[in-house]
Amino acid sequence: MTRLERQSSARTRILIVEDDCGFAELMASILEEGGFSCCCASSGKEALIWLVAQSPKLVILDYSLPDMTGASLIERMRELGGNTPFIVVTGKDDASLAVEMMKTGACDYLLKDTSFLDRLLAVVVRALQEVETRERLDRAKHSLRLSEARLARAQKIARLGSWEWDVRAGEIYWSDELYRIFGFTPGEPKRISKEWIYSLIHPADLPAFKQQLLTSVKTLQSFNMIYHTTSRSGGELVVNIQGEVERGEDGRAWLISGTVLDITARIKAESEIHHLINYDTLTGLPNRSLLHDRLRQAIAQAAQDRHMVWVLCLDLDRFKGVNDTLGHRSGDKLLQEVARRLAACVRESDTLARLGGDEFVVVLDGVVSEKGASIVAKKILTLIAEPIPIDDHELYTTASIGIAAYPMDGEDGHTLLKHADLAMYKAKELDRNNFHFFSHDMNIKVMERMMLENSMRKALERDEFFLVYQPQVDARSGRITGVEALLRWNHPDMGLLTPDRFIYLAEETGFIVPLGEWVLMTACRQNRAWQKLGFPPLRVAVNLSGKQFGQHRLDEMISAILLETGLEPEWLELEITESAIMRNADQNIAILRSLKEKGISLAIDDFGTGYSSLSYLKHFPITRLKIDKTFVQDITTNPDDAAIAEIIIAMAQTLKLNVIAEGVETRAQMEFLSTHTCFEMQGYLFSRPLTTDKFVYLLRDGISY
Ligand SMILES: Nc1nc2c(ncn2[C@@H]2O[C@@H]3COP(=O)(O)O[C@H]4[C@@H](O)[C@H](n5cnc6c(=O)[nH]c(N)nc65)O[C@@H]4COP(=O)(O)O[C@H]3[C@H]2O)c(=O)[nH]1
Repeated sequence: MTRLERQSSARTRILIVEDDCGFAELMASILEEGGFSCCCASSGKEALIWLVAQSPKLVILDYSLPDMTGASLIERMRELGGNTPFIVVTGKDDASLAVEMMKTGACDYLLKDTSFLDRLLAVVVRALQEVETRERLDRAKHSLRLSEARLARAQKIARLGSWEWDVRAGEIYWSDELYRIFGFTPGEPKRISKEWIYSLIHPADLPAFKQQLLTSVKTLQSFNMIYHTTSRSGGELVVNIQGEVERGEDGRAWLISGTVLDITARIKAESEIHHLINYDTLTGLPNRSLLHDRLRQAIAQAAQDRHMVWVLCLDLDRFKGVNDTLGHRSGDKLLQEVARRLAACVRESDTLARLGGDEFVVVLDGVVSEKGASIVAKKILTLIAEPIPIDDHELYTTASIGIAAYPMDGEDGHTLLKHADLAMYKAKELDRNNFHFFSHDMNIKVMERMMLENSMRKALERDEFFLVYQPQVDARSGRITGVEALLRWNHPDMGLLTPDRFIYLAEETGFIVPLGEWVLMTACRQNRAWQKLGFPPLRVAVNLSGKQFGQHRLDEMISAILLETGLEPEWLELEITESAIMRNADQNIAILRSLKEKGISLAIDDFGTGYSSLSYLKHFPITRLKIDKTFVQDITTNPDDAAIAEIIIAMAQTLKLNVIAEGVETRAQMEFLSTHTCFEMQGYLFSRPLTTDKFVYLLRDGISY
């Protein structure tokens, strides 16, 4: 048979499978006139080749082929994985064959009778229309299935189920994910009843749940509630149920539908976070932050009801000794036992908190007199003094308690705690294992000092110190040449403290040594961190107290810090006051030389305030003089200050030292200093001391003044 191929790519291609070549041509010409493109195959085998090569839209096949029947060709077509629609043509008028062919999926069945050629085009057009409709439907079904699968996946990930309740028919539908949330297999049970749902709701939440459904049905209002429920395995679930009500034509609720979101994990995480923020991990008691909240509430309530709030601050006597001799684990066990005993002494409505270390606070609610507070304090002292078995030891400990009351001793939580703390130091001073009430005639200055001294030691462990950084600037260009690290203390009860409030105390008690070491380490590490961020290297100036000078092996400590932080010595400057240097001048020269040899630069702070002798200064390996801010302050108005500043600048030039002025607040001061060739400056005009995160913006954006 000659192969006919009349096709155009834009037309719908039809494959004619017919062993009678002339008849095939006739069919093809009719269809081509109707706008189709045709190809013909004279055998089943040839038809299969065409099918693979041309992917026709429709096959018209003669049932009787030389090499196979129409039925086997259809079977082979299916085996090839194709789903091409087909019309069967036959010369036999056989009804059962027609039925059989339609069952195999034929679009139509045509008898080669006299009207065959007249009907052919219409039959083909109709078949193709049906095919197109079917394909469109298949595509729609497919995309629906896809989006359903996507939704189911999203619901599964989000642990979101959906539900519908046909109010009138009493039928309830659950999505598969909703079954899974409650631990059931989708569809089991098949019929969902209200009673069955009620059995899943926690009994405490059930009345509210029922009430909510009733209200929604009555008022047609949507709802959004959180309930505690039980899963199939008996585990507790927290779910967020939302519902929308649809009204029927009679205006009454007919369908309520909504979602159920499993928020168990979220609620658990929230409660863990809340616990971590508000509770002490060792004893499980409220911490300082929650204590302040509770105190605020207690005071507000007391103000309203005109009653008193008693604050008891308790500190164990010689607790440090336990930690040092028996170790921290025993110390921890002791604290846990003390917490248990304290809890036994107070009521549910009272607040018992641990502030850290061995400090506890009790807030008594509803105690009307000093006598009542004394009774509680005595009870606490007695119970704590009982032996505490820890591991193989019996520990004996006592406590000191200070008591302050609202409103007499303070009107806010901070003041009350501070005063109770002062009273506690008084108790310790008089005799340990004692309690003492705060009184205004207590020597507050002395007590405050004691309290500061004590809390300072704990502050380092509790991370209450931090550094702020103030830039040093070349006033000609605005370039940042260095930065001074300045210490701050975030005191839990007294707020933010600047060094003038506590450095003297640190120096007097020797605490300046560990504190100064921490400052050096932190400043060097920070400076290196800025370098690592890619900023040009800067000199960091760190204040060194006179006491640190006397410290054994100061230079070794500094070298170790530089090594650990990776900061090159040239980027560290030590600021030492004039008086500190002069105090032990000969010995200090040796220390300073050794530091200078390492490459560290040295600046004399507050220059001009002491009595530096020029002849002496020559011997000090100094890099920079810092003009004290007290001269800068009135430099433009006070001729004496102006003269001193000028002399310092001249002196620095003679000694070939750099000079920097601190406390520059105005442009006039800046201009005066620049005119007298002191270009390096530090002060509020350029920037206040900034925390690390703010200072980095200054490094990035530069300084404007
Ligand atoms: N009125 C005014 N003040 C300005 C201006 N610019 C800066 N200041 C303040 O002047 C002080 C400069 O530091 P200092 O003379 O080394 O004086 C420091 C220093 O001697 C000492 N200090 C600070 N940090 C440390 C430290 O880590 N260790 C030791 N030993 N002493 C420190 O405490 C002193 C006070 O420090 P701060 O209170 O931070 O006060 C800083 C700074 O905040 C300005 O334009 N106007």
